[in-house]
Amino acid sequence: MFHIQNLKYKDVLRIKELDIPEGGLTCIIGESGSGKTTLLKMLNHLISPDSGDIEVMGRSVFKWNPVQLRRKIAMLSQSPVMFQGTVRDNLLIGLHFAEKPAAPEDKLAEMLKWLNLHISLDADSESLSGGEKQRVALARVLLTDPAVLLLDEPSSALDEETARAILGKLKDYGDSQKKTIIMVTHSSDLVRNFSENTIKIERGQFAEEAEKDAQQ
Ligand SMILES: Nc1ncnc2c1ncn2[C@@H]1O[C@H](COP(=O)(O)OP(=O)(O)OP(=O)(O)O)[C@@H](O)[C@H]1O
Repeated sequence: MFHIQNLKYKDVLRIKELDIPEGGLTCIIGESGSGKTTLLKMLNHLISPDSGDIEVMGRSVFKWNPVQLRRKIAMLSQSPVMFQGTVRDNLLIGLHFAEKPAAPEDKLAEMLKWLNLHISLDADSESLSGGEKQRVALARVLLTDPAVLLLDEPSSALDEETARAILGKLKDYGDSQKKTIIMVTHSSDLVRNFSENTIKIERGQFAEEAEKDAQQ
């Protein structure tokens, strides 16, 4: 699905070759500041490589129309963005930006329940806890039905049990709907339980390449 070659971005990332397969759950791990978020942002061209390339579904990120690319490959950032208004407003605005029809009330309510959110669609987004905001932002992305989900620490504000429950559901959804999920996480518990492909980043390098370089 993604083929990275000779990628360089400032002093932050340097990857000779890396493939991320279609389908399943890929986890990106590594120390704080190692370049995980930067790599994630490059996959839908929110950040442009200084040199090298990333092929997405066989086509260079430079050749994709950025809007089309980001509709196919949606990113949920580390700190969830909440818009002023109700939970309903926050869910519908994603569909509006994606130029998709508004979802009916029962679909919105079902999505909240699926994410273990026991809140009203009428609740003020400002009144939500951090973990609730994180899941509303996740629901907003899921409703737009992208082919690839880029999730930057999607469970950082959740307790371990809730994180495991949500990740289990996300993985089932990804498998049944043939989605590709790529997630940055610091949770070894989630990696152990759910990751099918784990990429370790070490000081801006793919860990296997960093090791080879160190041996030379
Ligand atoms: N535009 C930029 N210009 C220069 N340096 C940058 C830029 N963006 C990020 N960095 C630096 O690159 C490094 C990697 O940042 P990044 O956010 O990708 O790390 P991370 O692995 O996701 O960290 P964390 O786990 O703490 O979220 C950091 O040292 C950061 O300060």
